[in-house]
Amino acid sequence: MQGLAVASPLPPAAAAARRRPRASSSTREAVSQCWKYELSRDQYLGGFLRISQSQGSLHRHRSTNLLRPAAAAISVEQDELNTYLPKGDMWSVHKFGGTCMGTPQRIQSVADIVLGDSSERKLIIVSAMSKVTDMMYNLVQKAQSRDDSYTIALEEVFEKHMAAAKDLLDGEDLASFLSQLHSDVSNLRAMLRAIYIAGHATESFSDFVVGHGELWSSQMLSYAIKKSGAPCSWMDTREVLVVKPSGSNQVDPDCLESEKRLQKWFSRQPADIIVATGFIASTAENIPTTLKRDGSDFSAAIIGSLVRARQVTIWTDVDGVFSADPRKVSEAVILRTLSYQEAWEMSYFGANVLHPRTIIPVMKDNIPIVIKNMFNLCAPGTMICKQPANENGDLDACVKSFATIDNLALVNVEGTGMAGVPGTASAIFSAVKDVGANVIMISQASSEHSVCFAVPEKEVAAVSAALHVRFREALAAGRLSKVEVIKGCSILAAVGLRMASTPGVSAILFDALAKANINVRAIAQGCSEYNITVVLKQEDCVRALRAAHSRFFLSKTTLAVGIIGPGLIGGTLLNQLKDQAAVLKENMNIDLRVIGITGSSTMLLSDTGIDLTQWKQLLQKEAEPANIDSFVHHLSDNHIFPNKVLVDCTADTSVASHYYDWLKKGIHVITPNKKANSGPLDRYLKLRTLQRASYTHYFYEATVGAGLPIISTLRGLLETGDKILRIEGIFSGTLSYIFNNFEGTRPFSDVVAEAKEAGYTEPDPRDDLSGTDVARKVIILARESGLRLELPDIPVKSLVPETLASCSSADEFMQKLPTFDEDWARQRSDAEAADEVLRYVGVVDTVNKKGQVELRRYKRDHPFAQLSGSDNIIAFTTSRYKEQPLIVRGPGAGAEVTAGGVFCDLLRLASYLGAPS
Ligand SMILES: NC(=O)c1ccc[n+]([C@@H]2O[C@H](COP(=O)([O-])OP(=O)(O)OC[C@H]3O[C@@H](n4cnc5c(N)ncnc54)[C@H](O)[C@@H]3O)[C@@H](O)[C@H]2O)c1
Ligand SMILES: N[C@@H](CCO)C(=O)O
Ligand code: NA
Repeated sequence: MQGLAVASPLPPAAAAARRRPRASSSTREAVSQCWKYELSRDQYLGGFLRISQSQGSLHRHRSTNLLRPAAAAISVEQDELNTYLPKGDMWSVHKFGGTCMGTPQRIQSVADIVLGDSSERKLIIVSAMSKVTDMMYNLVQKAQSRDDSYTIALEEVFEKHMAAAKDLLDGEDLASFLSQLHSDVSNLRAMLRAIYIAGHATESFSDFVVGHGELWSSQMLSYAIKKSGAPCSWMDTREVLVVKPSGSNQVDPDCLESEKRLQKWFSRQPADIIVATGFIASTAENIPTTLKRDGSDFSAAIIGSLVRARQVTIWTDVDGVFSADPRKVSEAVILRTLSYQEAWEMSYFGANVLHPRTIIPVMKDNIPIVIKNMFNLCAPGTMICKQPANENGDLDACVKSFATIDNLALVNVEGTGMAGVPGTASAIFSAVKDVGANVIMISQASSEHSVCFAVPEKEVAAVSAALHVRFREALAAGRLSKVEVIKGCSILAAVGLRMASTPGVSAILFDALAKANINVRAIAQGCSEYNITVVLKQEDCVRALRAAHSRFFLSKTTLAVGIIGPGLIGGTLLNQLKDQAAVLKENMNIDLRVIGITGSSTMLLSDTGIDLTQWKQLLQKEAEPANIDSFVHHLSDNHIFPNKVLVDCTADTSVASHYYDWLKKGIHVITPNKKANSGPLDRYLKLRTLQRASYTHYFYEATVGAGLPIISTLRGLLETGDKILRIEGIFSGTLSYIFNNFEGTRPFSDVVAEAKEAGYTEPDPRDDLSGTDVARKVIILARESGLRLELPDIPVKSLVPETLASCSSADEFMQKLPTFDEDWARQRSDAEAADEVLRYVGVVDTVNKKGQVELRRYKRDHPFAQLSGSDNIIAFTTSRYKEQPLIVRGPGAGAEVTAGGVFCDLLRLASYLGAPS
């Protein structure tokens, strides 16, 4: 395949010096030997045809390239190059910042990372050890202000590097590094002395001094790599990187000259691993200079472009680029991919990405930049490339990130005299330019009656003054009505390449802001559509950021949960949520956030989620006085989470009376509390009608049979058209336990106390013994089956002795209960004599439209006599299950099973809201 000749091959010496075996084909060999892959049209065509024959089809866009007007040379695209060249023949550039090079141990880790992957050739760009650049600037500062202590400061710099080198290196390597360090430091001493005497440092003097941090760190790393036997060259980038000033303290690379010098350098010192200095460069006249701000990233990008790297990796101490500032948005996620434009937009908005300037060199060659965490190698990092894949293809994925800028002021220039008058905008902005203010966004409505723009707040006074001077006459004549300044503003920007030409994205953003009750003062969106910028009050900014971010980034099945009544069931539920939340998030994308817990005296609130590992302590330490209205407001006012649910774990009638209002507010309700469904019929019917008419859900499985599937079984039968004839069973876990365990060996009152201790009873055990709890369950099932019954319609046989019914507390009742032990012992032995057992049963008779609750005697071989523990048994006799009833049996009370039933309802809700099954 000689057809693929190259425009600027590497000198033969370089190719010969390479150690690892390369790809066998001569095409690959030829192409891989050049810094730049420019092929003539014929060469490309020849190569294309041959490669097509040998490798099968190539992507269509390659053929499109061939149709371009005959060019003298056709650049091979980066992605095509990756096909031509095996990975091992290409360069990858890695940049390690100051933090990564902060200590000798870290420098060793950098060496290990470099050595860990020998699959490609590496050019490593490093910053100075952390803090060293500042120390170096400080030296210059001290010297030029004639502060003698620069000598001590220089000594500190020396000591720091000597100590690091001694830790990291040994033998000859150490000796030669230290001798270089000595000689550099004595040169620096002389130079700083000169600066001291002159009382002034020129920029190039200063750049010369400062650049030593990179010289030393890179040399140490290069020795550390060599120590393991790997061939490694060290590059002083001042020999190759040529830059020219480009105004406002920035420089532009001179790519042609740099490329020439790089080839020359490479012909002298070929290697598969090169460690090079970041940040420093020289002018065309060989005067040392620096790349200014974010210099090492810029070095990596320029060099990446010069060697047409496969990839530039920026190693740092974060897992990647976040979707929003994680200090402000705890739900911020790491973005797997970003386009160059998105990264660009985000860095402008202060997101800690790359400086826009650093992206330019690689962007033109489509070289991907990967941000990786050196301290967490498992994290995939963020790849910045040409057009990243739409990760999940939906509208939400159009917005990649949110950023904010605070401390801004809006300037509004308004008046009827502006419309149709050319030059007004020019006059406004030239006045702004004259005071050197930076305009951050501009918005003008098409009526042309006002132009508004944002500037940093500290610059607004000068801007306003300049505008008043510039438009004095127009203001006096009324052509302009005002030059208004609105301070205390922030910008919230949504960034995403795919917002372009996707309808509906801005609607989602503005809807989120509207729901969070945030006033938008100004809006700007350029026709590139990469960025929607809104100006808002600074105090609203974090709330706006969270509201917008959650709308685009949170799982649709994120539930903000408020728990009322953290007693036995509520507390157990909180613990179950704590244990299971991560699994649900990971496996089903169900994100459950408990943002409030209220008991009867105190409540604990959080905007983003309470740490459930310590909810009990927090509820004691950080709680505020309970107030159910504020508690509910806290939930309904939260604009971070899309769905809200209140879980009532009390046995309180007054809490239950609020369900209707909560559902009306769009808050879902889940409860094991029987009071609402067994309370007044008209209220119940109103509640169920609302439930049926809205998309707000109300679940109460645990009100009957605790975690057993009783309500859902009944619903399933009814909704599929079965007819319920009779529901009969043992509905009380407490009474089941008592009669299963009251065998004549212990007094009745002891067994009741055990049931209470085991957590089966209602907060007041009289509710169980009186039969009221069973009657409530009968009512719930009867109403569910279509009967319109009230609680007093159910005849109940109470087991509470009349004289104890009026006890003022549950405790008093429990204390007095033993007085009746003898009565109970008699009833039991009477039954036993007849080979029968006592069982407390409830019946829903849908045929005769009535229900009843009573203590009955059953033969020992009857299924109801076979139960143990707190078992419930419920038999559904229906049109379909007529001969043999459908029976559900199992523990029907207790903390774990009941809380489990409530938890099931939470997941049922999540699945109604769209969670995967
Ligand atoms: N224990 C079970 O086996 C079981 C089974 C099914 C259903 N239930 C139902 O679960 C609910 C809770 O039962 P429990 O055993 O956990 O009771 P509990 O007494 O242990 O807990 C109730 C909690 O609610 C709090 N509370 C009461 N009124 C309140 C109010 N107005 N505002 C805020 N908090 C209030 C109490 O301080 C207490 O912390 C009851 O409705 C019960 O019928 C219990
Ligand atoms: N106290 C109730 C709890 C379950 O609703 C019982 O014993 O059945
Ligand atoms: Na149940």
